[in-house]
Amino acid sequence: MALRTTDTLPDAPAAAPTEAPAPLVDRHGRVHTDLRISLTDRCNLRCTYCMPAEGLDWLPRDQALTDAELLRLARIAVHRLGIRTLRLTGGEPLLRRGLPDLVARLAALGPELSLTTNGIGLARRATELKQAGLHRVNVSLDTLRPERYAALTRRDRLADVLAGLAAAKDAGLAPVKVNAVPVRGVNEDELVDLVEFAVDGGYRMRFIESMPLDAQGAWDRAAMVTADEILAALATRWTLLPVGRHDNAPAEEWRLSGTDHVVGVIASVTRPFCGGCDRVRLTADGQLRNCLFATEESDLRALLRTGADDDRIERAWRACVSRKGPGHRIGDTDFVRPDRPMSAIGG
Ligand SMILES: Nc1nc2c(ncn2[C@@H]2O[C@H](COP(=O)(O)OP(=O)(O)OP(=O)(O)O)[C@@H](O)[C@H]2O)c(=O)[nH]1
Ligand SMILES: C[S@@+](CC[C@H](N)C(=O)[O-])C[C@H]1O[C@@H](n2cnc3c(N)ncnc32)[C@H](O)[C@@H]1O
Ligand code: SF4
Ligand code: SF4
Repeated sequence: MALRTTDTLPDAPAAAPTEAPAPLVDRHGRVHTDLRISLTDRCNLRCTYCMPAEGLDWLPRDQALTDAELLRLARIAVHRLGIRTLRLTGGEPLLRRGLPDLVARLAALGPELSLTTNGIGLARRATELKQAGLHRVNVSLDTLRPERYAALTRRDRLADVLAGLAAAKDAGLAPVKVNAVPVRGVNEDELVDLVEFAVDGGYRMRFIESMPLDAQGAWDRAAMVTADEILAALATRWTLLPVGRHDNAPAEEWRLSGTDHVVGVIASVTRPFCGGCDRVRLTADGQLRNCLFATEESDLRALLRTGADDDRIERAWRACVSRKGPGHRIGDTDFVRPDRPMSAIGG
């Protein structure tokens, strides 16, 4: 497989260790097995609950991790820290140049590998990504109405997303999940329609409570549609049978009675799931974050670029996770928003 010219570091020379790594554990006893990697902070949409119309000051290219740097950190995570699942996100991860090569080399490390995307451009890349070793995708889609989609994302691209979803399913990237953030007065009247769309298309629908992580700082709790409201809306059409939560996943699931279809709700605000958190995050510029809402980061890029060996990076990683707090404090009087918005953290 052709490598990018920037890939000068040996990225995966070490064989997988024969002994299981020591768990990546925090001071609350939570073991971390899931790494979310932001591939870029850039995006080709401008979702109103995420960023302003004019976009953001994107990271200069030289500050982003190269593929080789990213692969080295992923190898340390999988071989030395017990990470078992990798999720590629952003910004919009499909904008990362050379993505299929990167996916192939991450997949070769052996974790479950998934991608969260807005779906633009997925139609022409789904098969290639599947062949490279990607296991599954989650696609964001907040509305099925073209005009509403154009207003909400500030881009007229609904048809591309629908084509991307279909292509992902055809490519065997299973299960294909659909993520929607309901916002009061914007798309909250479409919850049943979205589930019906997912049932018809063979996708798995999930609804997400909006979080105070938009770049504009305009999040308004009153505009957030709560899990209770989401479930009440769906209950007008289906009987919902509780399934629970898989492992430590953010989504709590319900089965639609009389069907095999499952709907998920990610209720970060009204039903926080921090007690079982198994996640750690790497930003596109190589900062390790022990929480979505962390207010401090560990600079792994600096270690990479000053010649640190794997032992040193492993120690920094473990120290960062060990300092993790019990959970977010949304709603508390002392809640502090992180400096980075969701799109620059890797949602
Ligand atoms: N509060 C909180 N929200 C999260 C966390 N991880 C993901 N989310 C939110 O959940 C939503 C969906 O995330 P996805 O990228 O689809 O990932 P996921 O739900 O973990 O994916 P699956 O592995 O398919 O269950 C996004 O809005 C995320 O920001 C987390 O650790 N904490
Ligand atoms: C930040 S995006 C990055 C990946 C890709 N651009 C996408 O939209 O799927 C990841 C997820 O975060 C969600 N998201 C963005 N801003 C959010 C917010 N303020 N609150 C809750 N979820 C948010 C999006 O809907 C999406 O499902
Ligand atoms: S939610 Fe995803 S697609 Fe929408 S602006 Fe944010 S990063 Fe882009
Ligand atoms: S808010 Fe932080 S502690 Fe809570 S689930 Fe998300 S990443 Fe984990």
